[in-house]
Amino acid sequence: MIEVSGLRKTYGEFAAVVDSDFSVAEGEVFGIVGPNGAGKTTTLKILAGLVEPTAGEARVAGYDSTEAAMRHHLGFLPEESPLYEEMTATAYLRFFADLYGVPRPVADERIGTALDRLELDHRDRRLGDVSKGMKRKVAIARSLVNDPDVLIYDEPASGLDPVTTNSVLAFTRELRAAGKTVVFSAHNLYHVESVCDRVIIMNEGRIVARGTVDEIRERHGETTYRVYTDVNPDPGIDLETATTEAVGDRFRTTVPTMDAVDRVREAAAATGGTVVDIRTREPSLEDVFLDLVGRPMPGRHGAEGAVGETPATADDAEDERGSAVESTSEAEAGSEFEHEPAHESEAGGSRSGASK
Ligand SMILES: Nc1ncnc2c1ncn2[C@@H]1O[C@H](COP(=O)(O)OP(=O)(O)OP(=O)(O)O)[C@@H](O)[C@H]1O
Repeated sequence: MIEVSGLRKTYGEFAAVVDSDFSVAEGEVFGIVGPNGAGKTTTLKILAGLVEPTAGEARVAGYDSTEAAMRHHLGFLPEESPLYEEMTATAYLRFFADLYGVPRPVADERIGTALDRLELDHRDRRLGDVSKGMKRKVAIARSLVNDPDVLIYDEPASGLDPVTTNSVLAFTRELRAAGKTVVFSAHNLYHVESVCDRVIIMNEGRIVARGTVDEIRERHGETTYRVYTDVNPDPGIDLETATTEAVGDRFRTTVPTMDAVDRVREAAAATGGTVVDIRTREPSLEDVFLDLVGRPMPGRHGAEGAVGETPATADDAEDERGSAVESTSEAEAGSEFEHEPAHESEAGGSRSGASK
């Protein structure tokens, strides 16, 4: 449904998008993530026919993105979407449906369906008086009045409260179920992980990783090992890039290799202690992002992070992801420590007094 090849956009000497290639299949939800200035919006605007590429091409629904006819197949949600404040949601959406020449009865049905699915109340209130979340929902409904095949959404859930964010993400899944092709950009990795079939990570105009979230994690991330000891391992022994934290009455040292696990064992022994548990931890998309981009996802501690079951902080996320994986690998590690099985609650316990 979307084919992008050799895409480049420069502003003077500055390259906002460099040699971008990707394709999006019909009915797929495709995510573009990256830090500020990565080139996400520029890419989306090229797809939407609002910015002309300097080189390369983007084909959308069989058209070159610069062809006017392409827009009949496209719904675009810009990052900022000012609405006509004096209009009600219904009047506003009818107005756009009229612009597309959609017959009124068809438009009303489409608008009603979209607003029902988006759970939008106060449809007859002036848009200037409704909440930010409701405005965003109206803007999303606007992208659907022409019943497009392809939806291009720039940060659809950015800055929304958790309930509204969940509603927007659930709606995106419904669009996929209805056979729509959706490309959206996000700062928040949870949005991407929970909805997207495939993802690209952009940095400084270039695609630095691509694939499903699992593929990206496998290709670019590294498994780490968490070694629990009953003493703080002797810092005199080389533990590579290990970090040690106090967890309840134990110490958890995170290391990158099995060799390093052995050194933690030696380090614990040198301090008169022993290893009581070892668990593996798969990398999160957040870890991969940090490695590839060199900085954490912006706003990861913000309100967006507290969506639904999403952990409130990155550290909580780490523990939750870690424990999910850890529990599967426990049996493996447990054979060595059968006499002292790990308890999730102990391992995931209080961080008070944590030291590095
Ligand atoms: N019209 C323009 N003229 C000059 N530079 C531009 C223009 N539009 C975008 N840029 C630059 O191109 C780079 C990519 O911008 P873009 O908006 O695509 O990034 P982004 O990944 O969407 O960032 P954000 O997450 O902050 O929205 C930025 O450095 C931006 O300043």
